[in-house]
Amino acid sequence: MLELRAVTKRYGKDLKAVDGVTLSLGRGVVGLIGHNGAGKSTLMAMIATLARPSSGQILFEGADIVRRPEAIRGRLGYLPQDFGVYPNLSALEFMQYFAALKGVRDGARIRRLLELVNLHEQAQRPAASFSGGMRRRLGIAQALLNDPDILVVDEPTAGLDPEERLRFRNLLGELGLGKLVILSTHIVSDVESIATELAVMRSGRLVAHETPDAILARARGQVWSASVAEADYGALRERVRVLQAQRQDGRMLLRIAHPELPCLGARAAEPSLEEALMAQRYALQAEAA
Ligand SMILES: Nc1ncnc2c1ncn2[C@@H]1O[C@H](COP(=O)(O)OP(=O)(O)OP(=O)(O)O)[C@@H](O)[C@H]1O
Repeated sequence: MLELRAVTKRYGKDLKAVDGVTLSLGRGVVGLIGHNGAGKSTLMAMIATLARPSSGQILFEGADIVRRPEAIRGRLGYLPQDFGVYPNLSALEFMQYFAALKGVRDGARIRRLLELVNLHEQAQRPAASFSGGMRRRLGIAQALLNDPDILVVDEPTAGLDPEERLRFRNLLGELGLGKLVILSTHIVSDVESIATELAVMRSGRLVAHETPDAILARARGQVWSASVAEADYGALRERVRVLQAQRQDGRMLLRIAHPELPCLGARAAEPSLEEALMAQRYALQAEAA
């Protein structure tokens, strides 16, 4: 459905915000993962035709959207990171405004979307009085007005409380059925349960594109749990990568990434996706060193 070929975006002479990304995506929820500054927003803005690649091609169902942005615009829903609401409009008026801009005349669709994001009971309230999570949900409803085939959502869970986060995650998981949803985050657990694929970016480059299961499978046997005496912890930390450390009753409870048994008494542990990604990164670093 969407194909990126060697897509690069330069800012100035020295910075490649996105560096030669080649990626082919079908339907499902793609978690675009990377630290702040990895290039996620820039990549998404190019897919949404709001930034032009410096080089490379982006094809949507075979059409070159850099040359012909209209080939994707009508089929796209986009929720940018800095999505804002208009202070004087209620949620309903906000939706009506965007529906008019997008040429959507179906009033019942607005009601259905407000129900989908669970804002129908607050439809008359000024959107400016909404919590962060409610605003994001309104943002999703707005992005869905044209029934898009591809939905691009930039850091949707930033600043949300745990309950809002969960609700938002479930909503995006449901939307992923039948569409391509690209969802960026630096919090792996936000996409762990809903992503059908993960695309991992680092310093503008795509460093992995795999299913969560494949990443987890590779990390098995590389992640360990261990309980060590506090006095031994310092020396161990010099030798192995500690993913997590917790002090308990004079001992240290550890999660460790290491290619082999890291210390006596350590036990192979079932990695979380975040641990698996960290283990993968350390293994790549060790290979490169
Ligand atoms: N308009 C711009 N002009 C110059 N540099 C930019 C511009 N937009 C982004 N950058 C730089 O490009 C790099 C990638 O930024 P980008 O926002 O795409 O990363 P990100 O992974 O989305 O990070 P975040 O999660 O913080 O948004 C960063 O070094 C950023 O400072």
